[in-house]
Amino acid sequence: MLGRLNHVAIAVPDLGAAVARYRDTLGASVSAPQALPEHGVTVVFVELENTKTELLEPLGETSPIAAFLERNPSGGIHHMCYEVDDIIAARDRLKAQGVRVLGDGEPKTGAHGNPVLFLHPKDFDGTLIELEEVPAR
Ligand SMILES: CC[C@H](C(=O)O)C(=O)SCCNC(=O)CCNC(=O)[C@H](O)C(C)(C)COP(=O)(O)OP(=O)(O)OC[C@H]1O[C@@H](n2cnc3c(N)ncnc32)[C@H](O)[C@@H]1OP(=O)(O)O
Ligand SMILES: [Co+2]
Repeated sequence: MLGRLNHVAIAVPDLGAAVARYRDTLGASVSAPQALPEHGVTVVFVELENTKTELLEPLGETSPIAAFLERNPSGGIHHMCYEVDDIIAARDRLKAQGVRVLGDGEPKTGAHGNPVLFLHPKDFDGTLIELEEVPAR
């Protein structure tokens, strides 16, 4: 069911400072910040040869990463995103096995313009999982 690792996301308290570390200290290629009000985050992608790192900063009063940053004030790894070729088939298969699909269970449009869903961290070894439907390359 799983395809490539699309990204590893890191929640950060200060996106500008994190961007400077990746761009200037590590010499990485970093995208422009993208505000995603529907998701309550501002994101930046660090482009790597084989995958991406997603840097997340809270946006708005009800950001889903606010509680995470309260527990981890310096930031930390927040989720892994795996690619799937059919997100509805993946969701239905997981739900049938008792996995908790977060939100209302319907995919939203993620930062890459593709449908995404999140799976409860307690169902996957303490790791929040994002599934992203990526068209066949
Ligand atoms: C889609 C745009 C972009 C993209 O890539 O395209 C993004 O990735 S946006 C990313 C931000 N969006 C989300 O994270 C949406 C899904 N997340 C959620 O619905 C919540 O964050 C949720 C339910 C995972 C956690 O909610 P909350 O922080 O309010 O915590 P709870 O008290 O409900 O937590 C219960 C339990 O889980 C542990 N927890 C919480 N977050 C994580 C995490 N990221 N990784 C591992 N574990 C996590 C938390 O510590 C609690 O544990 P407990 O032992 O009960 O104390
Ligand atoms: Co993500």
